[in-house]
Amino acid sequence: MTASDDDIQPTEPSNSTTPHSDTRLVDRSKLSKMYQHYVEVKDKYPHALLLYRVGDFFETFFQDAVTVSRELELVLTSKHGGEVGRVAMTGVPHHAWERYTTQLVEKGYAVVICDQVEDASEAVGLVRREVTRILTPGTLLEEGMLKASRNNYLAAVVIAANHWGLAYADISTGEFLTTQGSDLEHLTQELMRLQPSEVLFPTNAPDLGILLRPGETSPNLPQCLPPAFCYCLRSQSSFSQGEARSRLLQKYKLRSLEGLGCEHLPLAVRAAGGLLEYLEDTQKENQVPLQLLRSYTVTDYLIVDHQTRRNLEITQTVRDGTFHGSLLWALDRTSTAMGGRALRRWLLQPLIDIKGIRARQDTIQELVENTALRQELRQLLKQIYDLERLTGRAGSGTANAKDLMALADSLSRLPELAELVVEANSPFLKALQKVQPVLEELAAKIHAHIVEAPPIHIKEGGLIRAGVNNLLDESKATVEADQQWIANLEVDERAKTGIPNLKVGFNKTFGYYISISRTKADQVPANYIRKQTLTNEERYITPELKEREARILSARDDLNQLEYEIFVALREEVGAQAEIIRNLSRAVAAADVLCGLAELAVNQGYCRPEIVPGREIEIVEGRHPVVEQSLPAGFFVPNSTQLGQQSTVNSQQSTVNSQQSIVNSQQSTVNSQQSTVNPDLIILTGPNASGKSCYLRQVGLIQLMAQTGSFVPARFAKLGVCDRIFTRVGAVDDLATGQSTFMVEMNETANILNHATTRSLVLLDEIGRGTATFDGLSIAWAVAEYLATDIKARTIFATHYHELNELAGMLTNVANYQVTVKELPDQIIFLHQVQPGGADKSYGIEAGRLAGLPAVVIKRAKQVMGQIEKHSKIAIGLRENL
Ligand SMILES: Nc1ncnc2c1ncn2[C@@H]1O[C@H](COP(=O)(O)OP(=O)(O)OP(=O)(O)O)[C@@H](O)[C@H]1O
Repeated sequence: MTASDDDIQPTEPSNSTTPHSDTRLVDRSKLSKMYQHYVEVKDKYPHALLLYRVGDFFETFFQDAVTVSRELELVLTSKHGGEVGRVAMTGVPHHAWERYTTQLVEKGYAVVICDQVEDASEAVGLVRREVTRILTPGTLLEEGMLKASRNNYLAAVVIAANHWGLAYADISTGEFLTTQGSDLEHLTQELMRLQPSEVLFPTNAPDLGILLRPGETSPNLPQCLPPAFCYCLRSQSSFSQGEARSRLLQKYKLRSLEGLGCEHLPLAVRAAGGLLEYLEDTQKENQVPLQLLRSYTVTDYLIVDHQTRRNLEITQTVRDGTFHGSLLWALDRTSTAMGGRALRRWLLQPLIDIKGIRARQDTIQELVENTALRQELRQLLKQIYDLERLTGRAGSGTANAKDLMALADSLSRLPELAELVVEANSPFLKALQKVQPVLEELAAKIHAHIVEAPPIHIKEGGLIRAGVNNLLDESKATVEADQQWIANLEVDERAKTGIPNLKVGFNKTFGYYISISRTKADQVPANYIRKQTLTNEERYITPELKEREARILSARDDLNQLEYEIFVALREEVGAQAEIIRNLSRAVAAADVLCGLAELAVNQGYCRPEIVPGREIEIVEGRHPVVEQSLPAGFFVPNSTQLGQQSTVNSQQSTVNSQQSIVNSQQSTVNSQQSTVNPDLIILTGPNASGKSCYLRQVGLIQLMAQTGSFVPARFAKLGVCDRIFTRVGAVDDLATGQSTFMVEMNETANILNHATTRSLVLLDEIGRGTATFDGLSIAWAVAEYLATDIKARTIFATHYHELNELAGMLTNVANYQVTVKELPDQIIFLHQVQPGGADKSYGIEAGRLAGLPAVVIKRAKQVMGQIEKHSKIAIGLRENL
């Protein structure tokens, strides 16, 4: 909805000088004709801002004027609206409507464009105006309004008790998917992954059509829908099973939804049908070409919850939310916008299907090994524009001639691409080997029809080449002849009249005229008709000149119309091939991603990880992909990781073992070093800033990259496929929900313990720090123990609680590792090396001393520490109680 409806209290103007600012309260019979029409249109779109074309401006009136002026910081003024008096008004120049509309849509408003659809000069009475475009955050097509590097998703959600359906589409690229599930937490996570610009939600609330802007709440929205998005409340009928199903069948001309994989997914069907209905409702003019609907299952992919995505800094950094410093930043070597978007999608939705992962790896490997192919491919890809979106604009009738030329240029590169990969063996390159002849023909046709550098406007002529249409050529020849006659007129008339400075000119008001300086006015021939007198010149017309002019102007209008029709027909031909073009675009995007990853692998020295069905995580000399790129070459210290027992040790055995095992932490360290099986849980200790967090994230990122199909920053890696990656990193107050640091930490930990499985990777950084030391330590201990024995998830647990090192003495699948430092008399050197064993010192007191805490405080702290250590043999105590 527009805030306009809610924010502005409906009050009649207190006196005649206060402009009217509410269409609901104004006496419509006293409005002048144009305003009456405005109000009629506004009634149809009460929840959108209406931009109404008046001459060279798009104007908004009444409540919309107030909202637009506030949101865009434009002057709120008023206009005479008829007998009612003045009406609130704000306007923007018509040529800048996209810029202003973008800002409004970004702020979560829907905008309706009501344009003039006839030439004002030809209009009899009121100029005819029609709604030509409805823009909502999730239905943008305009190039300037979209970010090239990311998809713009419109989502639709259906919830039935604990079950849900979710459909989403990017109408600019045609992608259209649907799914359903039975855990509402998965729905929240899917929405967080997609970051949709707009979410449709069916309700029987009275204010249907309302668009809730990010952060606006409504009792009609269930808790599982994150408040960060725009929600559009829709009627339930279009989301009903019957209506949704028949809409889908009709759209795809099918008899059953079996082929789309959703015949037996009623909630997925309802969501997809509701989404389609919304598009039909809002995109009347522009028939959006959507690809075939695809069904998927959330659990078919590696589940990375929002928290983990944030902590691992996949698309933006935690600290300042920037792209620079994120994983995507470090990995993106794509050459096309389509490839950039695909890489983002892949990183946000890694695979669990080993075959799928290996297919991507095979392609990267081929490109790593074949340098010439890789380089040439990258060069060629750089010449391919955003085919997905260009096709979308062609199909929806919003493309201009430049768009079609860009599309044709790109399509004509495809045969070269096919030629280049003709001998390739890997699946993603083979997909480029065949270009359907229809695409080559289409490119050739566009090139043959449209001039080399066409103008942006498509209704003002100058688009179509000679030789395309006989009528066009003939009319052009006539116009040119007439123009030539006018061009010659100056020379001829000068000769005839003997007036050397006689000129032929043109202006919008009078058309063509003959200009003569006033001093020569007495030499003007009798057939000249005086039209205008200026300070120094007189302007004349002649009947012949006016006749030619009329011919030129009317022929030019016809010509422009004919050119426009030829262009539109051509655009429709492109739209008709949308599906073929987009299928190939998807293949180009995938090849681009893999080519970029191959380039990265070569430049950064990545290895191909061996992906196995087991649980092992074996990384030799792994590096953090982002930190490594931020440091000078050779500065990053690689570290290895071994996790995930391969032996058949079951929990009973491990408990028995733990009872027999040696108790103190030093001995247990020795124990874990001698062990041949990999631990499930690593307790990682080390001083502040030694590199614990970095190591933790490094393992998570390597696993995630591997399941994306990428090579990884390591000398060697053998990785079992994970079902989920969990992280609990840092401690930040969640001010937005009013939760304390500790509660946030506990919520996240609870989520992990409730959802992790033996195939999950759990990365915990500091648990229990937000409360009293002993409470914190006790919780940390119990959590670690539970993960190691009950869940047996592969876990790295970074902590400053050295007491946790004792766990390794109790449980055989726990090992201690530490990040080492070198202690010099008055400084600590960070070696950043992860080695077996538990750190027995935090250097916290050391750090305090270096920071200048008074000597007595340091001394006393050491005494306290000594006392605490005496009482910290937790393992002994626990065992005695058993
Ligand atoms: N393996 C490494 N090689 C080189 N530099 C590293 C390495 N690991 C970490 N660093 C550097 O050390 C800094 C501190 O690392 P990190 O934040 O991981 O420490 P920490 O042990 O988690 O600290 P704290 O306990 O205070 O959270 C990083 O910003 C990074 O620049």
